[in-house]
Amino acid sequence: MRVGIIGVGNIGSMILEVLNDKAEHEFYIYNRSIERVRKYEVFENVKICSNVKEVYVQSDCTFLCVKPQQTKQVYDTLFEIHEEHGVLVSTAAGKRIEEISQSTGKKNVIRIMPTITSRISIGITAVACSKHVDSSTRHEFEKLLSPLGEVMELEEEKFDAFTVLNSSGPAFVAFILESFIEGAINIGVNPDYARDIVLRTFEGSVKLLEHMSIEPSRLKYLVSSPGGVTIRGLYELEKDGVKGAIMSAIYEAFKRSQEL
Ligand SMILES: NC(=O)C1=CN([C@@H]2O[C@H](COP(=O)(O)OP(=O)(O)OC[C@H]3O[C@@H](n4cnc5c(N)ncnc54)[C@H](OP(=O)(O)O)[C@@H]3O)[C@@H](O)[C@H]2O)C=CC1
Ligand SMILES: O=C(O)[C@@H]1CCC=N1
Repeated sequence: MRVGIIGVGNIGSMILEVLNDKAEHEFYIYNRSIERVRKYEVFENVKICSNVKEVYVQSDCTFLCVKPQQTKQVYDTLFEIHEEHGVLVSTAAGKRIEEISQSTGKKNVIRIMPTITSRISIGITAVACSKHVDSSTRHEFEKLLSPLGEVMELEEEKFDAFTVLNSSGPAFVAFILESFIEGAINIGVNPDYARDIVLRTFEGSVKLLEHMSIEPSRLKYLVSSPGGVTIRGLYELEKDGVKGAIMSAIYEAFKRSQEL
């Protein structure tokens, strides 16, 4: 397939590198600053384009991977191209299919919500298609995305909540991991050792929850001895409102996605 990418930052480069794993596609890419794409000059199947139009007219499927606040300029350029070429795929948080379609003048629009963890092919990508995208195009597109991990069709109304959990989620997890590591350093543990133990503890906890098919609250009680070490730590977390803070973070991020 001829795959276009406009905006080759965190998500654009991830899509390019993961879909290019078997070098079975041709890529047409454009980024505002050339520095970000220079490293792809050596790839025979990657053509570095000099504007948005060059990407769009040559691609069967064009991924739009700029920040939501940067979309207007790209939409305006796409609007000036009167012929429709393949499908336009938006990765932007908060941007709805109807708005993308009206602003670009294109009917074949697909909205996806990716996650950075798809870099290692572990992650879910949500997909919503405009009613103009036929089922064989939809099927081909989902096949194209399969190297990213799981591909899931999702109603557009559910995208904001999904964005927070699936796509912002890795940042929230990183924040919690960082807090564990800094807590460990504070009690005298070497930072590298702390990182290893903390990552292993999170990995083991997730795998155990899955293996035993139990809720997180059950795992809490499996570990907490009455009057022991763990419950003292959990008491501090409850007293300091950590659960409420995390719930607020998720709520505020959800509202921000609705605002964009
Ligand atoms: N990061 C993530 O984990 C996730 C991001 N998303 C969505 O993906 C999209 C991209 O995010 P992310 O990759 O993090 O952002 P980045 O800032 O890393 O990448 C955006 C890229 O777009 C380029 N760019 C900006 N304007 C233009 C333009 N007019 N023409 C061509 N290129 C342009 C920028 O170039 P320059 O180098 O000049 O700045 C930059 O390289 C966003 O809409 C975001 O909502 C969705 C899910 C997860
Ligand atoms: O922070 C953001 O707005 C984007 C959407 C989800 C992850 N990154």
